[in-house]
Amino acid sequence: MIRAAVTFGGSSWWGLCVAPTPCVSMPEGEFRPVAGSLCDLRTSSMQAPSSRSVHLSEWQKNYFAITSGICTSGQKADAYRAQILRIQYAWANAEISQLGAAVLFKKYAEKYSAVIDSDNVETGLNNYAESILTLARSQQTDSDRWQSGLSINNVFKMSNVQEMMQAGQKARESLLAPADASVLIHKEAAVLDPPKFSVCGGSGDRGPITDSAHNMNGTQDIPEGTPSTCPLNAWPPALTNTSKTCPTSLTPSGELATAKFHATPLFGSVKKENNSSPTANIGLNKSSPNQSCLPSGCENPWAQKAFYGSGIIDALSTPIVNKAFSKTEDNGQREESSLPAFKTAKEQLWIDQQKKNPQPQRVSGSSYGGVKKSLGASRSRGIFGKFVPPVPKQDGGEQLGGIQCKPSGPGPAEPAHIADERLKNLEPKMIELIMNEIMDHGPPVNWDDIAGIEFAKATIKEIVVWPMMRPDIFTGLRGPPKGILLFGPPGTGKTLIGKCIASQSGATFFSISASSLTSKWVGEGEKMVRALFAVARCQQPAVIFIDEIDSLLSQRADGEHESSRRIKTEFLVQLDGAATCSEDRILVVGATNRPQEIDEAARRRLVKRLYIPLPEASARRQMVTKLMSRERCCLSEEEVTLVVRQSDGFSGADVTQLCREASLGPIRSLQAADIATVTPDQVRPIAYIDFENAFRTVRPSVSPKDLELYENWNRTFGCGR
Ligand SMILES: Nc1ncnc2c1ncn2[C@@H]1O[C@H](COP(=O)(O)OP(=O)(O)OP(=O)(O)O)[C@@H](O)[C@H]1O
Ligand SMILES: [Mg+2]
Repeated sequence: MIRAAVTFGGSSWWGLCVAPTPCVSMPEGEFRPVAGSLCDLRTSSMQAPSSRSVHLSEWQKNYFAITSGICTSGQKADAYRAQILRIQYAWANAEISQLGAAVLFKKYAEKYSAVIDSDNVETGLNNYAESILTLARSQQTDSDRWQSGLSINNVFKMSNVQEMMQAGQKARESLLAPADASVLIHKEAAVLDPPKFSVCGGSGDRGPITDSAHNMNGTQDIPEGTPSTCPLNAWPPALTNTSKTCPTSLTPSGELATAKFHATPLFGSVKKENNSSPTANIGLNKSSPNQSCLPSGCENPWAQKAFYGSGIIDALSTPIVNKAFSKTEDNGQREESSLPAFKTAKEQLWIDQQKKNPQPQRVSGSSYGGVKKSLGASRSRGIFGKFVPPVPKQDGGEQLGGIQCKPSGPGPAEPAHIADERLKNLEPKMIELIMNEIMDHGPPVNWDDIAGIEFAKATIKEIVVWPMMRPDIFTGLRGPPKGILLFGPPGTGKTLIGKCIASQSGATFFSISASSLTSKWVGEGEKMVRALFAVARCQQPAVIFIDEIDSLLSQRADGEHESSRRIKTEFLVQLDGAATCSEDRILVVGATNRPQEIDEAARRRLVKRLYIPLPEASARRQMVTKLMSRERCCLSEEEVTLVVRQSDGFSGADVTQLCREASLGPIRSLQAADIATVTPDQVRPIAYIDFENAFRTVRPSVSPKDLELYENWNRTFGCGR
């Protein structure tokens, strides 16, 4: 155990002799050291003046601080460092011999480094990079010989450098020639990226360098004014030097390999090098080649502090770098292994973890080990998993739990929590159904795809599409109606118009069959209606298209089922809400071929009631021409006119069916045996005879009696002319 604290000259320093070094207790609080101890060195190398007393109390204090459990690693390191300084001081004042100083220095340097290099969380400091830096800064203030931790050794830890070193090594091995890795590096870099700056050296087995920027000594010339960075053993560099050659390592043959380091300062001016110079760009940041990987100001503690504080050190000292570096060391290819390999606590932790659980390396865009937070990107979409917006997302729309919430009204997007509020009382299952099944995902439909019905199309454009496009113009009395009813015979294009509204208005389109509301969700129909309108409010502008709306809004009767009545009531309530709230841009479009069955209350709310009649001759011609244009057809104009005339009373769906039937004529004229072998070119074109045959099987689906009914209802309730 140590037993001595000795005062040399005017200043006192204390020494710790660790067991088993014995010390002899002296009278009056003094300790007499015995051979092998600090005291022994003291007494053997120099005669301690009797006047110099041992300050027992100080020693006790320090000794207790170090040996007691309450002393932190940092305090221990401080104590050891103070000890080292005292040894230096004593030797400088010739109070102890050089030999004694060397022995003591070695002993306390080992203790000191044992503390700061230890990976043990409790006994070491290496887990606390910040503490190390603090110590390093303290050291700097105590000694001018303080050196930045960011030396050439660290430069070689950088991933870019390592990659290129390894590339050079591989190429060197494959060529079986003693090529210089740095030369290969230069070549690679010259191909990959226009070189701006160079950091080279450290190679102990340099081959001949023919580049003009390299001299015959294997060193790279550095433009004047370029600051240099040297390894520890070359410290202190002459800071005023414009070019410095720093010894880095010994070659296998024992020659001293030298390299000049050209580092552009991260802090301060950035010096550009002539691009013609064959130098390698192995800077820290490839995207910013004007910046070097080495801060030339690393000799400056403040710059170093800024450098470490900037987080760049994390990027520099990735575990991948260290791994590659140690591999190189293992191969004995690089002499840098003789230099102390600094590892940050993160690196050490990563290495330890890799040892325990080897995992494939993942290079993160930021510092390794950090968990990249994504705002719900990795989260399961849950009930909203299948949702795909049917219309292009509008600017300002917000994603809300899988529901795309559009801004309501011309103002900015509504906050997400408001939309949340709207949906919070709804059953997720219903929202999912609405998003997946009711929201229309069909192909877009143009106005030109709808033949005829010019008045209905013009009216719809006026009251639906334009107000959706320009809500700022269609305000007040010009405000669009909230409900439209398309009525007419079956197959006249009512659903087609609904799809066209969806495509052309840019609104979210919800298409639901009223019969499915009443039959599919028995007992839950009104909840479904509520959910439908709530989701639509989140998706404004929205069009709710309700086909067969008569089955939903049929007139109330005594024998009516309770659930049907509730659905109807809920729908009327929602429709009223949409109608009264001028901010909401929700349009309900109902379609029916039984308008007479619609409840009068609902009829009133569907203010614009448009008759979609059977197609006129011109519309039928348009349909036939368009459908036949996609097929091989040899119909003359006269024959088309005949077809149009014969198809009077046909609905649009009937005309389509007629054309389908006629198109099968050429196939039917083939022999059954030929079907398997005939090529498409050998099938004859569609002729008028095929239409004649088709007329025998395709009949109009709308009877004149039904037509009269529609005409009457249109005259009574319709909005057409
Ligand atoms: N005006 C039209 N222009 C072009 N094609 C039409 C037209 N009307 C009907 N069709 C054709 O008929 C098919 C059926 O039309 P749609 O479903 O729109 O009729 P509908 O009026 O909704 O019938 P229902 O009242 O029975 O629901 C369409 O897919 C289309 O091929
Ligand atoms: Mg329809």
